[in-house]
Amino acid sequence: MSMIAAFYSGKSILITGATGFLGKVLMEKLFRTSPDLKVIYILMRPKAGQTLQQRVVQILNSKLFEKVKEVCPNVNEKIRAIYADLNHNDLAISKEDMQELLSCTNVVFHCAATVRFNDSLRHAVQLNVTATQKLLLMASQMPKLEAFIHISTAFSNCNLQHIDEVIYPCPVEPKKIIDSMEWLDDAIVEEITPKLIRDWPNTYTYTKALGEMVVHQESGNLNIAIVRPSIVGATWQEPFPGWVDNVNGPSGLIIATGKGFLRALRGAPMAVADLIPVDTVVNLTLAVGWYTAVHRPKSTLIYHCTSSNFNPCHWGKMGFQILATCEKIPFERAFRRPYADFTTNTITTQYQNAVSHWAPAIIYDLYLRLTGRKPRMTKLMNRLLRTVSVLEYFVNRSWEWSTNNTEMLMSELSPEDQRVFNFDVRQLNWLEYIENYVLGVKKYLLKEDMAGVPEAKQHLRRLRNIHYLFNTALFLIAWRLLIARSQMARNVWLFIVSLCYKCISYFRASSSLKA
Ligand SMILES: CCCCCCCCCCCCCCCC(=O)SCCNC(=O)CCNC(=O)[C@H](O)C(C)(C)COP(=O)(O)OP(=O)(O)OC[C@H]1O[C@@H](n2cnc3c(N)ncnc32)[C@H](O)[C@@H]1OP(=O)(O)O
Ligand SMILES: NC(=O)C1=CN([C@@H]2O[C@H](COP(=O)(O)OP(=O)(O)OC[C@H]3O[C@@H](n4cnc5c(N)ncnc54)[C@H](OP(=O)(O)O)[C@@H]3O)[C@@H](O)[C@H]2O)C=CC1
Repeated sequence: MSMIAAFYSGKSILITGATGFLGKVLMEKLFRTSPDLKVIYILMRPKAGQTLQQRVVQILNSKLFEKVKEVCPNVNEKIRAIYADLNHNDLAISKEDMQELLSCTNVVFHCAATVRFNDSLRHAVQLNVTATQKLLLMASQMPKLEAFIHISTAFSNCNLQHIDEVIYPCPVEPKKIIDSMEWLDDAIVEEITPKLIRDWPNTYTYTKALGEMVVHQESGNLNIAIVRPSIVGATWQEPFPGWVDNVNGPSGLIIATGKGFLRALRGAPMAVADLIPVDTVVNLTLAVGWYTAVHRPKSTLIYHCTSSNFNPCHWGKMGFQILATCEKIPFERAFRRPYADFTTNTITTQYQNAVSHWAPAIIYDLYLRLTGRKPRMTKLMNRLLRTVSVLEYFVNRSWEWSTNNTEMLMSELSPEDQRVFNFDVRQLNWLEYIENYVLGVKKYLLKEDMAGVPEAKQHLRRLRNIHYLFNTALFLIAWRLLIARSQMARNVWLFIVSLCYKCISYFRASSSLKA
């Protein structure tokens, strides 16, 4: 019997960010392994014209929840969607809902955040810092609370190269930042942002660091732990391999590579790609929830959920396998044949951008205009290159994360829990994982049917022929122009032609002698 699964049985669990990538997988695993848990409260807001209930139904009807519905047929009765908006100072939770949450909650998983790198500092502080502070305040009023698990990121201290499982102080106190956001206007906040975030690459990682400080300062008597995942990728094993549902992190770049838009990326192929499957993050998070509640460690423990310490993979290897899979099982209607390379210097990058990204986009838009259609490729390319520029920071550096707490936790689990809540990535086969990831992107993000693979392959063959034809035509035109203008080129051309003629005559003569 799994001790962790037994722990969550009969419990009332509060999850923020349950509609997000990580939150959904967390909820799925909880229902699948502890179907007799009491209730999962999810703090959520209506979105894209959908009510809370419609959003819940959509999640439950997705492929991700197919197994859950078999194990826990009354799953919809066990989800209680509570209206909340973490952008509001009081979180916009009604009095009645608040009362219920305060009196019933046993465990809190705080996953909600803005993960956009370029969000305004004001918005990022509101969500990643102030909302965390408010939730901690709520948690301190929950008499039945056994554990509060805060999801941070392994990159919250990415301004350091070696990162330990400790909270590093921020140059400016989070409380001061929160206060200043109350009275500074947007223009000033924007102006001081680079000065505040210093050597953090973006507002996301900076505010996640501030969020950790808040947890540290406001933990009081709460049983708190922090989980720091690195780059969260598609599922490795559970509930099935390759599930992914948003374009964040590598997923969007996998699409761009497979569709032939992205041809080069400024990155170090030997830098460590610290990817971690989302189901591994969830297993560790649930184990941390159990350990924190049952063993009640004296201080706030931080757990690095990273792969490089146990089973490192490099961006070069990852890029190679992405391409190999896109060749074997291509995406439909690719713009060009998938080919992408890592470049390490600025001049090569600019050359690649001009020749491999902008030129084809401009030519294609010209073709669309000439055929009476709306041009769209340069706009798309612009957006892609902007995305690439914000992700580049993470593909050009390697970090070392110590994993003592994570290893300690692994050793504390029973053999059954090590199996059911496996977070040991030493068993992960990267090539297999990346192949499943790319297939998952194809199936669950692009919604492409595997029946379309032969047609997609045929399309790639057509693109290859167009490519050869285009290059040959380009070469002939360039050569023709050169011959017309340069005596030396004409001489070289005559020399090549006469050489070819001599070779042909020689082979003819030797074959007639043999006969
Ligand atoms: C060999 C080659 C492979 C190698 C492969 C290397 C991968 C190397 C990854 C490193 C990754 C580190 C990750 C740290 C790990 C965390 O801790 S953070 C968690 C991950 N967070 C993210 O990835 C957020 C990244 N996204 C952003 O910050 C913002 O969306 C951007 C990219 C700055 C754009 O912001 P914006 O200009 O305000 O526009 P936004 O409305 O957000 O998006 C515009 C469009 O771009 C699309 N888009 C957004 N993100 C992406 C994306 N990642 N890709 C494509 N399209 C995207 C949106 O879907 C949207 O499309 P439409 O819906 O309009 O059609
Ligand atoms: N993805 C990654 O690579 C990594 C993620 N992490 C961390 O993991 C956690 C989850 O990330 P992930 O699932 O990928 O992110 P997503 O962007 O997929 O999900 C974010 C969640 O936060 C919710 N949320 C955002 N704003 C509000 C708001 N104002 N009120 C209520 N809810 C809100 C979203 O709700 P809605 O659906 O309504 O928008 C969504 O459920 C985050 O804390 C992130 O920092 C850490 C390392 C890497």
